[in-house]
Amino acid sequence: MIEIKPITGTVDAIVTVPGSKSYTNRALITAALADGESTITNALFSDDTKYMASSLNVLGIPIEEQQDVNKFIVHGKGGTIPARQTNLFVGNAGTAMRFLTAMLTLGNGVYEIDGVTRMRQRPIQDLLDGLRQLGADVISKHNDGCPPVIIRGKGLNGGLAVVKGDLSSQYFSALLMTAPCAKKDVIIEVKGNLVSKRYVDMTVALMREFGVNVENNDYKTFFVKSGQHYKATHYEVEGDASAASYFFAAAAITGGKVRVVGIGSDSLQGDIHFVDVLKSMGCKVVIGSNWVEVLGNSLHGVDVDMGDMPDVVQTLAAVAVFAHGKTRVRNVKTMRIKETDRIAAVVNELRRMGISAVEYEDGFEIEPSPPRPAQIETYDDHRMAMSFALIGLRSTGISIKNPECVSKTFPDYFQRLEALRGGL
Ligand SMILES: O=C(O)C1=C[C@@H](OP(=O)(O)O)[C@@H](O)[C@H](O)C1
Ligand SMILES: C=C(OP(=O)(O)O)C(=O)O
Repeated sequence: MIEIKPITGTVDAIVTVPGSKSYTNRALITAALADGESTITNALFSDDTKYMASSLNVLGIPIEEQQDVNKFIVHGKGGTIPARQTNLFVGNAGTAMRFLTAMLTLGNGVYEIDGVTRMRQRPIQDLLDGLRQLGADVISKHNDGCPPVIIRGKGLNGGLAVVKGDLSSQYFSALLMTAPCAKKDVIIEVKGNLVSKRYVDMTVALMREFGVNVENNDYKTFFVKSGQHYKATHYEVEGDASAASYFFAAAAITGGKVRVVGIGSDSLQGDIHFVDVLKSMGCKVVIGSNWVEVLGNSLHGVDVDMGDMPDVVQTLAAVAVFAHGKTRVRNVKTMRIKETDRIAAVVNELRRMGISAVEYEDGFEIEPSPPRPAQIETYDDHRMAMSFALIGLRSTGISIKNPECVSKTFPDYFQRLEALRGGL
């Protein structure tokens, strides 16, 4: 357990954050499918990316890890997968589970992918159904629509897959990244509305960097022409916008100033728009080509649709505690199938601090009041730990249980949060 000591005064800091988890794990996949050596710099080294890199290694695609300089060197195998029979374990890394499931349909062997208990509760059936429509042999081992999954690789035919868009964009990113290696063209049709769209934009952009084109028809259909090949390349990962949100929030909560360097105006990461939410609450925001700055101010509550940035909703919950008036978050029911049921977790932990919160199917409403001392449960969810620690910057007696869970995406989070006290 870690107790967060309140900051006296305001924060005034320039910070860097680790590389984006989403881009790092995408780049590892596309580099693995390219032919030859790719380098990925400013990569994130955390549980989620280590599970991805070590899985690829076990599959016979060598990855050198130079953690001291945040660099992966990937020896891609041009769309082939050397291993014939492998059991992989990916912890609770949703991206690793979904992206590897699709990629392994290209192999020629039997592969099983499993994860922690929570991963076994996170749905994957819609992705499996999509892959089957493209000719793959993939099943949920216990027939419950969740991992472990078994993939009997035999190459992917291609064709049309109609896939439900309401649970996770990761299914679409997984299908898209694998699609160029199919025998025929691939058309993916989205059934219903697609959630978390910005992550699919990131996938399409990343694939472009590795030499492959995707046609996006207004998020209704995606078309990937066969015969395209990923080219080995050098890819520099931009800073992680979800990780940056905690430092923007620290500026908002303390009425201070934080500039995050390494992410800027042309970022496609949806979570960078967290600063727009802070702006609508009263903060001042300035954006440069390679940095984003937030200046805190008197805050008021908001009513906001966070469907395009579900990973920063918990950060907003922490900020909302210090605003005047209620905050209502909408359209984030996918939060219920992430590391934990995040809607229930946020509401529980706010109530533990004596703050009134109402739970809705698709979000929550917070009526702020001064938090009372509490030991915060984190439910093994890195974002519960990182967000609720922010409340401790302005209230006494806030402790975070199992703070080690931040290793999923941000291993040295608490050191960097601590560094805010003296500026950086
Ligand atoms: O594609 C990605 O990198 C991600 C997509 C999002 O998941 P959903 O698409 O399941 O909402 C997000 O929550 C996750 O942290 C990373
Ligand atoms: C939801 C998350 O992760 P994933 O789905 O990739 O496990 C997250 O990092 O907040």
